[in-house]
Amino acid sequence: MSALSIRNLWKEYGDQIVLENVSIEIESRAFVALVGPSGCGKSTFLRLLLGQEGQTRGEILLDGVPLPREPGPDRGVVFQRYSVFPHLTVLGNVMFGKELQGSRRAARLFGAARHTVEEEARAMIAAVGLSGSEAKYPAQLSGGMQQRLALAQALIMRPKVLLLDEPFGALDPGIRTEIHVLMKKLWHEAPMTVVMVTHDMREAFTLATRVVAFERPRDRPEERLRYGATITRDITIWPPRQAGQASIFRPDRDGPVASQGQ
Ligand SMILES: Nc1ncnc2c1ncn2[C@@H]1O[C@H](COP(=O)(O)OP(=O)(O)OP(=O)(O)O)[C@@H](O)[C@H]1O
Repeated sequence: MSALSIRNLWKEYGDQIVLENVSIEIESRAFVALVGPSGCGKSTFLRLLLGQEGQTRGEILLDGVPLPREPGPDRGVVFQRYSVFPHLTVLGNVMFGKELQGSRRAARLFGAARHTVEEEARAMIAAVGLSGSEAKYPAQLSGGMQQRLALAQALIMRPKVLLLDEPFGALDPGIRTEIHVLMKKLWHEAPMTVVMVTHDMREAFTLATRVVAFERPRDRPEERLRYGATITRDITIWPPRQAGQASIFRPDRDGPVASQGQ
């Protein structure tokens, strides 16, 4: 399970109210796209889900349990840039989280444990289409490949929730389309809930099961500090998309791989 309950969430920075009374129930395995004007608090909301920052008021529950106010392996994250470690190879990047988990002090594994993690990492690298690049460093990869690597690095930890902050925003349109197909395949296959911030409505409607809009209902300059953004639209995609299931309405080109006969 990986259901999120966000109840009466507020976030303030000093005198500035950024998020105001946000409540939303996100069902397990949903893919939620967050859209809204620049500066309305979408990334702040994601940081609260990640546990990187604490809310001022309200609660966030994952499967009914309050989220710890620190990042943990149950939440993965991919940013637009700089999600991967530049000084580690592709293989090193994908193994790192597991190494840290297995050996907190040295961040290195040995013997059979290392072998198992390496096998798992190689499979994950293949799953995101990066086979053959295991020994390369991020600077030797294209932007699209770096984002594939960032996805592999997050997914090897088997997060219940994957948080994406404009992960494909810097990619060229052709590469973006390719990575959308990959993203949807990964979402179909991994038992996770996805929350993605995007500025691209087309991307939102291509990938998501729900498109949620954040907005400041009152946005006159003198009101900006005193009132925050909240959810103003919540659109369920039709025909419905369900993780792990092909669309019953029409062939979905981005549906589960098995349904495409591949
Ligand atoms: N650490 C911080 N300290 C003070 N104010 C902050 C902090 N982080 C964000 N803010 C403010 O919170 C507001 C929301 O910022 P946020 O980055 O969450 O918006 P956003 O919707 O993600 O914007 P964009 O779409 O441009 O990325 C902004 O006014 C920003 O200046």
